[in-house]
Amino acid sequence: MSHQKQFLGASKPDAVSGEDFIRAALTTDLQGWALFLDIDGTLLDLAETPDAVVVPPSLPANLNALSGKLGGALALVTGRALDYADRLFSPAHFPIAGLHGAERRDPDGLVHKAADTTEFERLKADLVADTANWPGVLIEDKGAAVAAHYRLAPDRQLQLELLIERALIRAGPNWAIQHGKMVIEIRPARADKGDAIAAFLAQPPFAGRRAIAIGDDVTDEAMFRTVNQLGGYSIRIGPPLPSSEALGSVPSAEALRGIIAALVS
Ligand SMILES: O=P(O)(O)OC[C@H]1O[C@H](O[C@H]2O[C@H](CO)[C@@H](O)[C@H](O)[C@H]2O)[C@H](O)[C@@H](O)[C@@H]1O
Ligand SMILES: [Mg+2]
Repeated sequence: MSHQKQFLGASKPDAVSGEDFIRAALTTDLQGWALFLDIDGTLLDLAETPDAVVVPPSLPANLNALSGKLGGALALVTGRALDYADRLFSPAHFPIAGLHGAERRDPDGLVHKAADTTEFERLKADLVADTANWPGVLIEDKGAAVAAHYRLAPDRQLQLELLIERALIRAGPNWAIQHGKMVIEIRPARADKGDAIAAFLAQPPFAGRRAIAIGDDVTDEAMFRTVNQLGGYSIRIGPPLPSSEALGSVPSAEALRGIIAALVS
């Protein structure tokens, strides 16, 4: 039975299957697969603050080379603001979805942005003011989304969650709460990462391919579900997690970067 058949629709394979699957799929059937990659915790190691992330010098070129091998069917799918994420990998630029899928740049360059509002701008300013005397708490302005980070102030988690839940009521039904690693966010409710992948798969060069989605966090479960339902394969970075929809796992972002480097060397 081929690697793909062995895993597709199978119950959860063992911990190393993510690594084996990627190597099998992306060396034997490069034109049959599309690759969707989360950024923080998946391509990049987590850092103390959003701006402290380090992009290994060889990673943009390796991603670009892998995209070339895939006929361009490689996209980034991140909770970060699209423009910020795009700059991280410059001069390489990829089809990309930001704000957890709510904004997207298609392969043809068309950008779909989520609407920001004056009231949402006021809400973000109030969050900054309300947390100004909370050392370690960081409010990340992402345009039509906002993230409240407590990695440096874990004791503030509950207070931040209450503050964000109140802010969501003020923002209204077009926004939703998104939990993540040491962060709670308000993001546009219009789309999640699964919706973004479905949109990419309706367009060349992604159309007609099966999807591999790789992520590390709660937000990525939406894309794991979507690719599993479409007969693709989902991989979680970290130890196998029974509660995750991911079919396989790769132990770390560093391990994934090594797999990508080996595929293009
Ligand atoms: O969907 P992703 O690409 O994984 O983005 C998820 C969030 O990543 C960033 O926050 C996380 O990474 C930071 C840097 O390592 C870390 O300091 C923070 O604790 C993590 O939550 C980013 O700041 C968020 O906007 C993204 O939604
Ligand atoms: Mg992530």
